[in-house]
Amino acid sequence: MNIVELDQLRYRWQGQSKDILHIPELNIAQGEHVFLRGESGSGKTTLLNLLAGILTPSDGHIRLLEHDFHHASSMKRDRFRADHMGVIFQQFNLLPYLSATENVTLPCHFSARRRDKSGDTEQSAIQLLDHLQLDESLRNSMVTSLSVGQQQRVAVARALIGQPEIIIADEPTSALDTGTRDRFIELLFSKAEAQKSTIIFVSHDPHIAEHFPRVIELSEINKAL
Ligand SMILES: Nc1ncnc2c1ncn2[C@@H]1O[C@H](COP(=O)(O)OP(=O)(O)OP(=O)(O)O)[C@@H](O)[C@H]1O
Repeated sequence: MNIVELDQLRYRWQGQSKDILHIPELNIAQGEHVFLRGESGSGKTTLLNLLAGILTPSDGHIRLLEHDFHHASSMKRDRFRADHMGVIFQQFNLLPYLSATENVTLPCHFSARRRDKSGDTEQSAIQLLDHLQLDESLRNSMVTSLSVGQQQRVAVARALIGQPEIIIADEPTSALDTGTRDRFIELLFSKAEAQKSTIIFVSHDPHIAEHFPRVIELSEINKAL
C-alpha cells in the first residue's frame, strides 16, 4: 500500500508570482525509509508541511493512507496528524514546563487512537525512552534541563508513541556529533521498523543519506523551477 501519493501537487506562497513546488507524481510505500535532499531554499520544509497538513496545496492532490485531503478542513487535517503522524522538527517543539516522560505521552492526550495503541501510555513512554537510551534518572527532569541530544531523544520518543504510520523528521540531527547522529539513526530505524512506520527525513547531511534505502532529490521530482 502507498502511504503517500502526490498527484500534480502545486504550492505557491502568497504574493509570489511562481510555484515553489510542482510535483507531478510521488509515491511512498508503507514502511519505506526515505531521505529527501535538496538545496537550501528548494522547498523541502514546505513539502513536509504540506504532507503534515500544516499547509494546503495550491493545486493537485495529496493522499495519505488512501485518504484524499483535497477538501479537508483544518480540523480534519489536525485530527489526521494527531492520529497517524509523528513529527520531529528542527527545534523539537518540546513543552518546557513538562518532564521528559510527560512530553512523550503528549500525543496520546490528543489522540484516542494513539492512546489505545500504546496501552499504558506512561509505561510505553518509559520503554521508548529506555530504547532510545535516555538515562533513567532524566525521565522526570524538565526538558529544559536536558542536553540537545537528550531533548532529541525525547522528541523522537514522542513521535513514535502510539505507533503512527508516518514519521516526518526535518533536520533533527543538525545539533549532534557524528557518533550520536549515527546511533540516533539506528535507533530511529529499529523502532520505526518494529512498528512498520514510514519515515520521511530531511537533512543537509550527506552522511545520513547513506543510511537510507531511498534518497529523493527534490530537484528531480520538482518541476516548478
Ligand atoms: N512563510 C513563508 N512565506 C513566504 N515564503 C516562504 C515562507 N516559508 C518559506 N518560504 C520560501 O519558500 C522557499 C522554500 O523554503 P523551505 O523552507 O521549504 O526550503 P528548504 O529546502 O526547507 O530550505 P532549508 O534547507 O534552508 O531549510 C524559500 O524560497 C523560502 O523563502
